[in-house]
Amino acid sequence: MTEKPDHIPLALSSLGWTSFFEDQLTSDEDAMERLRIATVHRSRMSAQSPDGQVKLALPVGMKTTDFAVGDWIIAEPQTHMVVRRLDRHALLQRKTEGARFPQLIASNVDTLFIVTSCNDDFNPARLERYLALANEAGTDPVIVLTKADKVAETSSYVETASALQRGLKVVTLNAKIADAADTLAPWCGAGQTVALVGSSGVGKSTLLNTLAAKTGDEAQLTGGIREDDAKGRHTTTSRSLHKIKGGGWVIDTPGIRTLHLADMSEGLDILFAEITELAPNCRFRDCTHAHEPGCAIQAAVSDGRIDPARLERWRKLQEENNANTPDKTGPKSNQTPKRRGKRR
Ligand SMILES: Nc1nc2c(ncn2[C@@H]2O[C@H](COP(=O)(O)OP(=O)(O)OP(=O)(O)O)[C@@H](O)[C@H]2O)c(=O)[nH]1
Ligand SMILES: [Zn+2]
Repeated sequence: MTEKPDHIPLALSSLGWTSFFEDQLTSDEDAMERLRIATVHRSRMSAQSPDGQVKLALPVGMKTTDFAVGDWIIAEPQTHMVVRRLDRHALLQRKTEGARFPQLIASNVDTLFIVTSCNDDFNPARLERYLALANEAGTDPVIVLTKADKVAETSSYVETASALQRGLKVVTLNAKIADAADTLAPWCGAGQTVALVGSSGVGKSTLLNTLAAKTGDEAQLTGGIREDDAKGRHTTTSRSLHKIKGGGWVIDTPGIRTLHLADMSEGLDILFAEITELAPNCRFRDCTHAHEPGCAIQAAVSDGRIDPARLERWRKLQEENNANTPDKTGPKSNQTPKRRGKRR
């Protein structure tokens, strides 16, 4: 039996490879290529290797829909034929209306930048949906408020956003200037992976270009350019993995119109911790927190510890999630082992 290396080469660790992945390899697989999925299309995929991008070959029976940008795989050297996908430490996924399987947004993401702007896009109820998504995936959320240069003061936005979840980090920036990369640097170091989500037009592509320091032909088209596009094409249509200048990796995602909640119970519990942690103090175990005597949550609303608007939003999201979440008994092929709390 060959000994596994006890250190990870720098080129791999700066791509995000950690002992979490290395430990999944059998000794037979030691000679295989370790690659990270960079793009996923209907019939083809590419991956990032320490030496650059490679086109992947898929064996018969393997479908691209089983892979997410950010996944780690092992492949045959030379041919780049995929052998298998390694377990993910985090998976961002969502159910779309009518679809049988969840849509995979991105995997092995350390930090989710939830992007919104200091204008009409700013909407606490929408941000809560994204927070539930991040929490459920096991990814740390950061609220990124763009277009800070367009408003006289940002403090009211920051205050509202910060109150949405305990310990939530919130930053403000102008996505168009290089300073934005400095503001986000704490989450963008070598080996770190971030993903950008948010509505269309909030500045995700702009931020991506700033983080990756892309200009000219390399740059992602942004809304400013889209406005001239007579065909009305959507700016960002696919997702891919991009190198952050002097740091880790960023995955952009198309603008999400509506994020429906399904399979996000744990994500909601974390998001609304100040409410859910009171429930065990209610007199009745099956308290609905609506009208029962001895309800700890209603008591907290009465004495001002819980915002009634927030309780209402929690109720709505819970109902939506329950309605969209089938019984827990069915098979769940894309499930990630749940790891709560800090990973490193
Ligand atoms: N002043 C200012 N303008 C910004 C900022 N961020 C983005 N913009 C502008 O807002 C418009 C939309 O930005 P995009 O980067 O295309 O938005 P997006 O989120 O990528 O949109 P989709 O690709 O449709 O999902 C562009 O005209 C940007 O130049 C900012 O922080 N300040
Ligand atoms: Zn109660």
